[in-house]
Amino acid sequence: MVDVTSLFEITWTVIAVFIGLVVYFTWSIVRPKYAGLNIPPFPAPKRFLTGHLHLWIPKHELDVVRDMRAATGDIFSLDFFGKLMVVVNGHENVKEMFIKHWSEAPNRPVFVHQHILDEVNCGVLNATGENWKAQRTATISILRDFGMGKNRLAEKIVEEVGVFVNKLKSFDSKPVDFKLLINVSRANVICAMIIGKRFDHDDPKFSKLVKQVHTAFSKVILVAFARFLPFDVFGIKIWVDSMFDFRNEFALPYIEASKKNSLGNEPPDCYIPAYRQKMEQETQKGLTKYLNEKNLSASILQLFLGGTETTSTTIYWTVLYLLHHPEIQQKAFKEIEAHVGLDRLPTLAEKPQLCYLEAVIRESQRMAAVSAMIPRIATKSFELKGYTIPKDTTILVNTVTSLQDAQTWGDPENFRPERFLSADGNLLSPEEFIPFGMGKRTCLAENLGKMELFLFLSAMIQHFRLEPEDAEELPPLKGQIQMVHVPKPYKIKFVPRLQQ
Ligand code: HEM
Repeated sequence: MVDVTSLFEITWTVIAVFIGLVVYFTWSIVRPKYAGLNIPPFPAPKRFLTGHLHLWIPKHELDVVRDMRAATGDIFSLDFFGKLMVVVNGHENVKEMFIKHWSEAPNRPVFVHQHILDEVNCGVLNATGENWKAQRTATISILRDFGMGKNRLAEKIVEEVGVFVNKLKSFDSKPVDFKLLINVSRANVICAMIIGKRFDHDDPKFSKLVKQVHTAFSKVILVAFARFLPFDVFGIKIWVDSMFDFRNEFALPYIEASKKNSLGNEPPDCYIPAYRQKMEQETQKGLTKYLNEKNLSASILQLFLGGTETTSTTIYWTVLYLLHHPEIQQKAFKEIEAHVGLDRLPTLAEKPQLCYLEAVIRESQRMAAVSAMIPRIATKSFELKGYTIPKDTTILVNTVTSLQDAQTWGDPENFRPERFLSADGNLLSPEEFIPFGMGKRTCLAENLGKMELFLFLSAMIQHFRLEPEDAEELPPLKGQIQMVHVPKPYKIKFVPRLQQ
């Protein structure tokens, strides 16, 4: 006969051992590894397991960081499930992170989607060490050959701007949200650069691709958690699939197609053959193992992502500021009218004369802080302003504090383009103005980004009065942090100036 008492005891022993193991493994994962080190202070006590998660979730992230800085100081720590994150504020500290401590924290953290795509240490944005150097050198040299910041690429952009302006005209002054439209136009500029062709705005496959990439940007953080949940609660699995689609239906086919064309001695006219040419040259010289198809495919997606969303979000912000400041819009228009006229699109040749417009763009970049928080991961322990930053710490460098601290800007909350102009009307570039980052890992396409902002915005202001949907209730200037800092979606009327 079975001894009921011992069966009962065995069952409870097994359950107790199981619970003990679960607790042990959970604790070994979430146990703070920084105990006893002189890390920067916490802004508030942390909770068991979740640490400071409760402080982060309910509010606007930039407000949370601002309040924590006020309470704790420029450099503070946060704990998320035992993992340490350090937030660095204030321009001197930002500079120290990007310049002095460059070698201790040169890389961005690895996001889960890189594992899903099998793209850890792949492509110029995510690569590390020698691989990153090879990808960055190759990409900058290719962009330079295409005339980034010069006429060759500029002509393609002006062509795209023309299509964009006609699309805006077709809305007939009705209120529209133009975010997808500007994304498609911007994506076309990147396509011209990567594959040497543009797509029609009405091409359903291309619009879907751009929409997917845009959604990817807004959901990338959620991906980390939600892909493990049953069902597709946040639409994440669709997103993950769409990233695979991008690679399988866009990047890889164009790489394959490019292989059918002999590289010859002619200078290539777009990124894929240019990269392949460099690959071959380097292989022949036995120089590097880093230029390969895996890195090329990853870089294509990253240039598409990095190149589309940052620029179009900056344009979206600038238009929003101009809605709030019609007098500034009018002044920029008058400058364009005087130097370009109204019967042709502005070109790069006029950029040096349109200083006020340039100051408007800079002021928008300053206030919008599109790349608000730049992440890094410490590859070794180091000291920052007397604090220990342990190896593997995630560091958030808060560039908003460079762009908006009152000590530098006086009245940072006011939209005042004049702050970027000297008394004799020349453009100013204060050291703290770092919308493209700072140091060795700064934006590699800064010139292209600036060129696009100028060409798109000058054409929009030249052709249209930008008017709110409801003059009594302007869209809010408060943004939200996704992969970049974005305004809430809004609608606007593009009223053609030439009809007046
Ligand atoms: C207004 C437009 C743009 C802004 C504000 C912007 C901003 C930035 C910032 C802040 C960084 C990160 C710097 C860091 O981590 O320290 C970055 C990196 C990068 N950007 Fe841009 N960017 C813009 C346009 C573009 C365009 C048009 C492209 C591509 C065609 C591009 C491609 C990249 C790439 C590939 C990196 C990674 C560089 C590396 O890791 O070495 N960006 N950008």
